Amino acid sequence: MSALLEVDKVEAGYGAVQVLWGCDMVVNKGETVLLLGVNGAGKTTLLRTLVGLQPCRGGAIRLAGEDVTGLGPDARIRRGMAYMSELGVFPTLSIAENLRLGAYGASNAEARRRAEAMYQMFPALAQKRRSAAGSLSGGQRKMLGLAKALMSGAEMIFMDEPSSGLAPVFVTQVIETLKGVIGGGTSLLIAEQNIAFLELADRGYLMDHGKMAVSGTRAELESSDAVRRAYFGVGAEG
Ligand SMILES: Nc1ncnc2c1ncn2[C@@H]1O[C@H](COP(=O)(O)OP(=O)(O)OP(=O)(O)O)[C@@H](O)[C@H]1O
Repeated sequence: MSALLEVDKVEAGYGAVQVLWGCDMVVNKGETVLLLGVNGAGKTTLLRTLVGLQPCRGGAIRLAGEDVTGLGPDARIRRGMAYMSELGVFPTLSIAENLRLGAYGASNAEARRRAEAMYQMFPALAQKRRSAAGSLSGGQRKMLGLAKALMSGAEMIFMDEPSSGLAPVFVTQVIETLKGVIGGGTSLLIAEQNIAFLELADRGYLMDHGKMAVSGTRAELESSDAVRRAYFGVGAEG
């Protein structure tokens, strides 16, 4: 497998406060990687640093072998990164309009082709394509955010807490939707507090106080004492 994203000893913070302490990470082409960590571990800060929304104070970030550490978010997006945050959907615009905005840079014909592919993948959005995004349920709104990120044709998609604010039934819906995206060639880095997302991942990292505490395959994370302690309050003895 070849590396698409390489994160090498990345440091970042806010003012005098350092949040990331030498984070290393790799996402291979077509791989789904889960970034686990409790509230405040530094997941959002890492994702924002990777897409260029937060300055990188040390270390390096490479995309497909190219050093992008000094590039702004616009240049990183042009090189194939997309960031799905909670605020990525415009509630007053229709679903079709939101999708069109996701395909910036593409011709109208190409954007229509991609939108049709999205409606096939997300039938719930197809039924409501003319409705305002604000009329969607929480789970459907996350699907629209994901579809919008996929509309960009990005190779590397960063998702910040797709489960946040959702009732458990919608979390299940988002996980099922993501299963339909995985395997299509896109690389996904999903930052989550919810360990249920581990079932989607090829590999994962556990972040703790701005450092990578554990990294490994899904099976290795599932049997990791550090993950059990962070998530279930038990160690090997528990
Ligand atoms: N704008 C900011 N200014 C100062 N400190 C911040 C800022 N944003 C985040 N932090 C601090 O950085 C640390 C990491 O926060 P971050 O949001 O990256 O963690 P997280 O793992 O994504 O948590 P959450 O799940 O709550 O989003 C926390 O201690 C937080 O208080």
